[in-house]
Amino acid sequence: MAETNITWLWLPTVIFAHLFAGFWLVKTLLLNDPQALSCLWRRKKPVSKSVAHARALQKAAQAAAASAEGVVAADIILHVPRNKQSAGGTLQPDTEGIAGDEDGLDRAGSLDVEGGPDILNDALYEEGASAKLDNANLRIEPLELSWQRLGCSYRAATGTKVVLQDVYGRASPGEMQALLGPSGAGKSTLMDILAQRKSVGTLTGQLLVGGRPVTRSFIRKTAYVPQDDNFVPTMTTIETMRFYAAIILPDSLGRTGRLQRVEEVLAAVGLGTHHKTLVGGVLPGGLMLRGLSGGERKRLSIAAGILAAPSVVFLDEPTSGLDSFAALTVMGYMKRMARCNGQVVIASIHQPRSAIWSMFDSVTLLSTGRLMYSGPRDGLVDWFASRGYNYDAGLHGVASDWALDLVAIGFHKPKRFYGHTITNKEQLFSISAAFVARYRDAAGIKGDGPPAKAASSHSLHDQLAGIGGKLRGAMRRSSAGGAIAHAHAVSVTAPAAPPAGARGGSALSEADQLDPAPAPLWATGWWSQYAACLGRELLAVTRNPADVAGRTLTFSWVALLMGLLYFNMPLDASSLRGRLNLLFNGLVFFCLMPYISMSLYTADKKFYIADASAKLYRAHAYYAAKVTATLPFQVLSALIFTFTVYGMAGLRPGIVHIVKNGVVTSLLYIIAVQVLHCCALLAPNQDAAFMFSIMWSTVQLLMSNFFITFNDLRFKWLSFLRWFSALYYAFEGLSRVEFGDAEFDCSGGVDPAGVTFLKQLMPNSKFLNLSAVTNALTNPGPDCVADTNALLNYYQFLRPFNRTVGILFGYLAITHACTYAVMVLVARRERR
Ligand SMILES: Nc1ncnc2c1ncn2[C@@H]1O[C@H](COP(=O)(O)OP(=O)(O)OP(=O)(O)O)[C@@H](O)[C@H]1O
Repeated sequence: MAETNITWLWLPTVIFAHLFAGFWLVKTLLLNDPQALSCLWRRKKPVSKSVAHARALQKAAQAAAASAEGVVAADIILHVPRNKQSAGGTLQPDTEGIAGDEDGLDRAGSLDVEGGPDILNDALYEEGASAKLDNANLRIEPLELSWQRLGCSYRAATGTKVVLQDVYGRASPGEMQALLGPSGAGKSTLMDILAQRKSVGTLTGQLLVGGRPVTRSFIRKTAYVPQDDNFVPTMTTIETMRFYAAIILPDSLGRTGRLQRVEEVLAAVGLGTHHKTLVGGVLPGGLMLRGLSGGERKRLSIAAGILAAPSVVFLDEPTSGLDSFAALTVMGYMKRMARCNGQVVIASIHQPRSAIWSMFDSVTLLSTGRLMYSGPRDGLVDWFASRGYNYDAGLHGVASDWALDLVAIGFHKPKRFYGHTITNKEQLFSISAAFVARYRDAAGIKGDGPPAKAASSHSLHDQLAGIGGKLRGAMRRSSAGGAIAHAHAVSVTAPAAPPAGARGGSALSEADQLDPAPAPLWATGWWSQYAACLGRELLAVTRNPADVAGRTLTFSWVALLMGLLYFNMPLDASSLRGRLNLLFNGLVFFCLMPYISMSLYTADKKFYIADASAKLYRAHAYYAAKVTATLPFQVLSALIFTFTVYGMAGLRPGIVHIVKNGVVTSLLYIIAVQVLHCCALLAPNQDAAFMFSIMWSTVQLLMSNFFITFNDLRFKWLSFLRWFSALYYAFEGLSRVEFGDAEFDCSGGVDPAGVTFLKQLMPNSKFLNLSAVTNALTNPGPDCVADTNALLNYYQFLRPFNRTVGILFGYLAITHACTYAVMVLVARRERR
């Protein structure tokens, strides 16, 4: 064993680990607070009172300018009478009239400020030019949607649970439609079906786009803005938008075109001055990162949603979490966007304030999965009036609130306030059936199939609006009848119907064949998606202090502790037990270490499922990017640990041995990470993920051949479990590196304490107590050389090293295949 001493190896490794972790920590710190380190090199000079005052004034002026810019950019133009435009044409927000909006409700329950909703809508339309898509590279295809007999049911323990039944409706280009209903009414379910993002449950009915059955490419023309966003908290606003741009904007736009579009959209939603602000939020692991406010995040969600200029925008509770004025701003922008560009906006909404209610052109009202009304906003009150349920603006407030109360059952409703109201399911179902019959009649739908000749959007709306005997002219002006919508109106033709009751999936493939010019399923190629996902993953892992930096430090510190415990073992037979224990302990650490990142794996699952629902990118592009982004850091952490311990403890010298040791430990660590990642994907929650992982870890430990050798097993057949123990193969590999064909000096003999122990253990032994035996054990002579192959034989570690490494690579490949398959399957199952 005359090889160079390698004890020094640990020092540069530890220094490197700390510099590396420190670099990422400081980078994150500076991103969070660019001034964080300024105190290190700049001592604060005392500031005179006058200078402080001047600075405060300057700051206030800058803040005012920024907020004015934001306000204009966000087009806060609601309630702005035309005469309030400034000379320069910029709009001065006028919040008068917003307060106290419960007054002045008209019979339709809309805001009646300076002329009511019509003036408001006109103001929105005419003065909101900046919402118009002005990008030559993007074209919005106006789409006419209609849906018939939509239904959804789930198989539950108690039988089939129907959550949506016989839902009809339509939406035209330029229309903003509200999805209303009490909690659990089926709004999200309906929106998911319309957005083609529903993949669980048994789905029935059909969605027609431009009069034809929906095709797979429809999803590319839509955007779905979920209630809870799915942003990486460690990315800035601009980085987030660039990620989406790289994925959803066509390659043909080029880099400059994409960036230009990102700027456009950020300015439009009032985030033009927040490029470098972190999105923020709770990081996996619980750390809170400061960033955008709730309202700003919502606007970022909308910006990401409208980035690719979709024909249809679905908004799931867009105003939840927003203060009342921010809600008004956001909805105002959506309204103008719809009308300027002929886009369809469908938003599920809870209790809209009257100003927001008046922005909607049409409404779909659901209750316990049944359709209570679908048609122009103004027709809602009239429809229920025709059934004997009367709305009193003075008493009931906004019509939407009244309608929601009306269709909510299971609660006591004071007669004094509600008068004649719906109180039970039978009443609810009967009104729903009456409405559906009326709708089918108006739309010319016969039997279970599609309409023989579908009515045009306007005539249908007119008929529905006229149900109560009063048709509001506003519909023509404010809804799909907007000038642009008219210009883009899509003729509705008899659709080629899929078999009644077919699941969306099977109907789609048929419809796809009929699609004259199907849009590609993905906006961008594999490499663009891979590169975008890689960039996002790298930002996510390097900027989360609990990830790369935290893990590097943990590996380094545990290695230091382990190295101190086994520091500089002698290169002779007396260290054999210590070496074996050290190898095993190190491997156990690699199996357990991935547990600290469990929250990251469960967060990944959430991200992927949300992205998969939106069909943002190909699963394999994402998976490849994820592996590429995380693998180098995992290997680095494993090597930092290995080299530190290797050097400090003085394991077998020689570069080949060190490298072989590093290969085995890295492989085991990557396998363990992969298995835990797979468990996190497979398990319904983090607790279950821990349970699955612990089962795996237990098999690793018990079947490692260390605590009990396979020869000692009472039930030999159980030894097949070793095939599942990557730890066993890694232990075999390391043992062969450390002890294979090695010669350890044993001239020092067996540890005297060990001999004493043996004698006490076997007090009646004739031979142990012979002085010659004791002498032979404690003093075997200067030529004594321990043949460590005996140790390998004892553990039956007989496989050549390369074969062991091959098995570990195979194990890793299988875990990757399982993780990928589980990821895809679970995302399919756990999607909405
Ligand atoms: N996977 C599922 N399995 C069984 N039932 C489900 C499933 N998903 C949703 N539901 C049920 O479907 C019904 C409608 O749910 P949905 O989320 O569409 O209602 P919602 O109107 O959006 O409610 P909220 O306003 O509270 O979000 C609810 O009763 C819900 O419990």
